[in-house]
Amino acid sequence: MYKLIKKISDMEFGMDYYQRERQVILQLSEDITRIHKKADLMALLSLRIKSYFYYVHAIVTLIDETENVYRPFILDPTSSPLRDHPEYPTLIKTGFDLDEPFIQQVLAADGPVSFLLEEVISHPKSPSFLRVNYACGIKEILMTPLKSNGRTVAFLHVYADNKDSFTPAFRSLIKGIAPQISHAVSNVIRNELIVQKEENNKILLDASYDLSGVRNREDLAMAVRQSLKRLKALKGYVICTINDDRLTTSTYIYDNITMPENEDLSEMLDFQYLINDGLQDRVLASPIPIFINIDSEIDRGITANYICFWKSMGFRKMIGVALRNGNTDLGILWIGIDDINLTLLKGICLQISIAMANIMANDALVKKQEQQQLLLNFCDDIAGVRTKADLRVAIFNVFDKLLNTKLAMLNLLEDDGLTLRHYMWDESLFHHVKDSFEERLNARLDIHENYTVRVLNSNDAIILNVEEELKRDPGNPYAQLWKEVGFKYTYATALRVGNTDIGTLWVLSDAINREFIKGICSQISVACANIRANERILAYKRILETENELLKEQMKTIYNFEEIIGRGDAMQKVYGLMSMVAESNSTVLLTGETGTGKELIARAIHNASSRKNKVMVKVNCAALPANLIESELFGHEKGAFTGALEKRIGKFEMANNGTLFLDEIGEMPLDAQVKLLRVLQEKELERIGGTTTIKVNVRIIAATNRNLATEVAEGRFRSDLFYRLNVFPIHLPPLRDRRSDIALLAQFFLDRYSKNTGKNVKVLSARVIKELNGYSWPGNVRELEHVIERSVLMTTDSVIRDVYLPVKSDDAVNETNVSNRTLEQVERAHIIDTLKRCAGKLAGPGGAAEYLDVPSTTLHSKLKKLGIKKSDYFAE
Ligand SMILES: Nc1ncnc2c1ncn2[C@@H]1O[C@H](COP(=O)(O)OP(=O)(O)OP(=O)(O)O)[C@@H](O)[C@H]1O
Repeated sequence: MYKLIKKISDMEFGMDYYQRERQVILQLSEDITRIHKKADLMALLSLRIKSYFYYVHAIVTLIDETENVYRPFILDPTSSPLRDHPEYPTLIKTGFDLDEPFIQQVLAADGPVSFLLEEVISHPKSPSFLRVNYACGIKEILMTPLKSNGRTVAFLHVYADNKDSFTPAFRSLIKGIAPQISHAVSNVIRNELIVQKEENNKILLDASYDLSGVRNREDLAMAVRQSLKRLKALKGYVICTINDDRLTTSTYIYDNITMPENEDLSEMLDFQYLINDGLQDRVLASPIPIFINIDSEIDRGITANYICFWKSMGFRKMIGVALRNGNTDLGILWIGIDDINLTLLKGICLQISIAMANIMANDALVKKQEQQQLLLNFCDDIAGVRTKADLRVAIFNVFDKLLNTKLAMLNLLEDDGLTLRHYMWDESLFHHVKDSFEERLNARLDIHENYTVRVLNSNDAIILNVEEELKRDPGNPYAQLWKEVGFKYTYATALRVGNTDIGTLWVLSDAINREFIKGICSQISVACANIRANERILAYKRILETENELLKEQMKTIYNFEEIIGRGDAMQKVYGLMSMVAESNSTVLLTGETGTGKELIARAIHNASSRKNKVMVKVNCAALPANLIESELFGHEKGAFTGALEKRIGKFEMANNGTLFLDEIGEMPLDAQVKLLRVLQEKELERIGGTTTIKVNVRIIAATNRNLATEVAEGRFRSDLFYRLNVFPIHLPPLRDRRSDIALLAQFFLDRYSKNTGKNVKVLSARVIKELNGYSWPGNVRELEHVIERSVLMTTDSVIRDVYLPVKSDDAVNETNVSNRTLEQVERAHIIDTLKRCAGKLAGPGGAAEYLDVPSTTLHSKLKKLGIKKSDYFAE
């Protein structure tokens, strides 16, 4: 073909001319049919045909029937005089109207048709490229319709810079090769489509490869970014997911490479957006991606902060695509991008949806497993629950592990079946709304309260949307409180064991997991029922104990009166004082060494008083731990302190209208002394944890073996209390100061114990009486009583001939011997001696430990260490 360099226009007409023309057309046609690429077609127009005829440039435009326009398809930028024209970039992208007269003339022509530009550019509807060509020096245009199957599909434009450039020979050539050019255009288009398809397939394949391997959100974020980048320069993307409430969305992943961490972004990540915001709902409802102009949306009134965030990121246009897995909406992909291949985007979104659904399913599975484990642990915890405190620990433990879910209230149905008591709650929820919460706490809660009715009437739990509840009933104090606390939902359920309602449970949450909480609630129900049963048993036990104590007190009162032995002056003096004070209500202070009969005298005074038909209640102030003394004296309300499971009546109340015997008053801790003094002064008390004052009419008899005046002087006893107790002091003489009573008392105890043991022991020998009189009796009457008791037990005769007295005081360790003994021997002898003097009493008041000034446990271990046996101190 290149052999035919000679221009056809130069050829002469004649047989030879037509033959040559046919040859040229045939050759060109043959070559054109092999064209598949744009570049080859371009070369044909800009080089090949030009080698036969002169023209400036030639292009092909393609008809787009859907838009009824034709657009540039093959250009000739090397020879085009338009390439530097400012309108050139726009022209090559423009679609020119097919309905205007210029192109209509072309369409109507059967072959090439030429126009002088100066004649057509003036027409207002003429396409703009004519005017621009003219401006660039083009004078004439030859337009040839390119047809396929009888329909014009494209146009060949040939431009010349002289009038009458298009000779009949050129026109004839163009007309001859027009079908082949048309064919080549089709081939190019088909080829381009194939190439494009291959590229698209590669993009989809790559995306599929990237996305199919992801196992978690982080990987998904990277893979999505990678896949979207293959489509076009990507500015950023966000995928939001639809929350369990199906009403809101939250950010799931985002392009953390192009979108920098800042406050706006953090806010967007934390926020939950209503789906029905006029934008998200539009995207989710659309089967195809939706293009969004951010400014227009803002003008339209879409104010969600995510759109403002994108704007701040510099995005002007966005594309929103619904991500779906089957029929389930998963979320929305937002891409900051101007233009995109929608088919490809849809393909990639499909892959993203599958990957996202897999990750979400996996996350849900892991979460479910975690929750099952949590539930199992909770079951274990609950199984060990015995008290309210245990239950509280178990419940708080499990709620701590549930994000955004808190125990608002656990109410238990009272025995009346009509009211509920607030049993347990999470105080931390109500710190900032203390007043409203306390108001609710103090309000009587009965089963007819609106929400309680709903809960108790429902077989299943109910979930309340706090906002909606407030809208429905703005004045409802519970809805107001929930709102103030700041959670979105309230989950409420009845606690039941079998078919019996035992209470209600209220949980506040932002994301309720119904199944999980249901599991927890059934466990709580059983635990509450067990604890209540336990508490009831404890309460009954307590009542029985109290009744038992009262009965014991009464028994003591009945059996002990008038059993006082003693005829000597010292005791006569005591009797005189007793008869003076007995009938009054005056406080009596009994002093005297241990075992001198203080309690005996106290009972005698009580029995001789007008209160004798009421009880005398005894409190041993030395035997009570300091922290319990108050509750023992004044009682407590239920729940006043840890362990106060039930209300308890104090000894003061118990002794109302009777007598309270405060034994060992000298041992009372100072802070309890203050409280005792207040009650003595005001004659009224408050139970611990109580709010009401209780009037009491109690006569006080106090006793001590200490010298209270010295105790006051040394700061161990309050002087004001001392003066209040020391109204009528009676001092009981030690036995060594009333030796005349020893024989009497000994006989009295002999009679008592021989009767008790069923022995017929009647008399004490003269030697025994002498021995008893000669002993110093550091343990006083109690010591004498024990000596006789022991002697009765050990005697086989009717006469007691031997008494087992401790070593006499004047038998003290021989000084000369001491110096010859080891330290251990001295210690052993001293302990034995002391034990003898205390009649073998080890611990407690008057016991050897007290005299030796060591704790009784220490004394025990010393006995063991030194090998001291009972026979060592009882034998002599
Ligand atoms: N005068 C008495 N007549 C008969 N029994 C007496 C007499 N004095 C004391 N007792 C008896 O001695 C024992 C000790 O008496 P009581 O408990 O009253 O003494 P106390 O001074 O209260 O002792 P403590 O200071 O150790 O509490 C009791 O069994 C009591 O019955």
